Amino acid sequence: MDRIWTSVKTLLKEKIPGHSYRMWIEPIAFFEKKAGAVVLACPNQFSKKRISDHYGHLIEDAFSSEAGRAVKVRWVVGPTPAESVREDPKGRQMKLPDMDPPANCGHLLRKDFTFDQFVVGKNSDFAYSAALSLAARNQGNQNALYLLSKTGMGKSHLSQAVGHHILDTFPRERVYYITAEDFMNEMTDSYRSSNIHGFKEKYRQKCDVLLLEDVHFLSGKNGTQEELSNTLESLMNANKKIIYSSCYLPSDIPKLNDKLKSRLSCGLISKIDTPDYKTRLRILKRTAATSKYTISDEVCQYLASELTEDVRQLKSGFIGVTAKASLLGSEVDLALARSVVKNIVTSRQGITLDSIKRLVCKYYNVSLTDLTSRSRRQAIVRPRQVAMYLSRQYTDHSLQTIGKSFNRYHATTLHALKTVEKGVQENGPFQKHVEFLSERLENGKG
Ligand SMILES: Nc1ncnc2c1ncn2[C@@H]1O[C@H](COP(=O)(O)OP(=O)(O)OP(=O)(O)O)[C@@H](O)[C@H]1O
Repeated sequence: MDRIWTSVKTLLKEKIPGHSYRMWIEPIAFFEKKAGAVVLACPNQFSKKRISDHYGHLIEDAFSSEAGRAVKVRWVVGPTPAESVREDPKGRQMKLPDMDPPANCGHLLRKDFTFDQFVVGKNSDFAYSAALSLAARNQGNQNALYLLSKTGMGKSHLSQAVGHHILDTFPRERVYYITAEDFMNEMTDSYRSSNIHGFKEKYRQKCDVLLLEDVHFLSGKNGTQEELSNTLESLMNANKKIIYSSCYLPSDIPKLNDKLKSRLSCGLISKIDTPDYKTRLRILKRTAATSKYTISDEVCQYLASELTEDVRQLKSGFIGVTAKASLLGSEVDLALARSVVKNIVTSRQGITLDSIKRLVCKYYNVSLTDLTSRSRRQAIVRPRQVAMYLSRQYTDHSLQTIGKSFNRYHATTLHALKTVEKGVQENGPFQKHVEFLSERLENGKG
């Protein structure tokens, strides 16, 4: 059953944004199978409620699809996967002292996200060396590092590796690992509970190493940007270590204030590129060696040549083939690998008019009603045009259908497409917005 759970998690990873996956799904453990239902364990009451409310149906569907029959899922609070999180010898976790862990406190580091588990290739050697050098506190080294890559390429892995390394070498250091979204939520909660003072003190004075993920999430979140800029300034003045990760350069993140842009740009920017075939093959072989699963060279070579998008996809392929073989009680052969690869590749093609509209509304901070209204306000017209443009790029719908779904005539749709196309060619902010949104769509991130 553990293997089915592993492949259910692989499916969920494709459907849920990375930070939400890490926050909510990763800590869940398979508990038992009882009275025909699968029982899953969550770390605490809060996460149990949150996960069952928000992800319960999705998880049941994924189980049912893996098992080939309807599966009911029940939830308990209980032991979570010990191997997936770092266990400190003294029982210390990556939380700052004197704080009751709130619902959205820092994450635990993943045990396997260490330097020695990271396969270095030409695509990542600079980022790897920069991360290692920062962790090892080499003289003259920068205190801040900005890890840049598209999704699933190892930013979290490297930034957590820094956390592990520092805790191993300097066990008294206070290492805090958090996503930008959690930072914002925690800040909002602190305002609500009149504890903003405690929040500021926690990040500005009680943190030695800040690992901050997915900073592009703060696009358009003005209040949080202001608070984060001040936090970063305090940390930098105190010579603390900071690692950011993002899919975009600071200068390419839309609606980011200049102050924060400049703080983020102070970090040494290290890009991780797509690994080449040889590196992909080495990653697969390392994964196989660690999981003690043997797959033939032929299957490894096939996966490495087909799953070229990113490392997460590559690893999903590996987990997929081993899980399917174990479910069917068969060998991992090429035919089985082909069926798994086909599923992985097609699951990325679920972009619809609705998902485009939702994404655009979220990033331009407009409502769905506004987007499809008759409003001619520039603040609405621009997102509407971008949404129409993306709909044309990413779906097979005709201009008429796209126009109709925005309550517009075919001619207006055509005009919108031309306007955006022109903006994109002119390399202005339009282009940045379109690129930003396109990447999120392609990576299945809402
Ligand atoms: N060079 C590598 N060697 C071994 N494993 C890797 C490497 N790069 C990435 N991985 C693995 O790929 C998976 C995805 O990596 P990770 O979560 O770090 O990506 P990410 O860039 O942070 O993605 P996102 O932007 O979606 O958060 C992880 O299982 C990680 O261990």
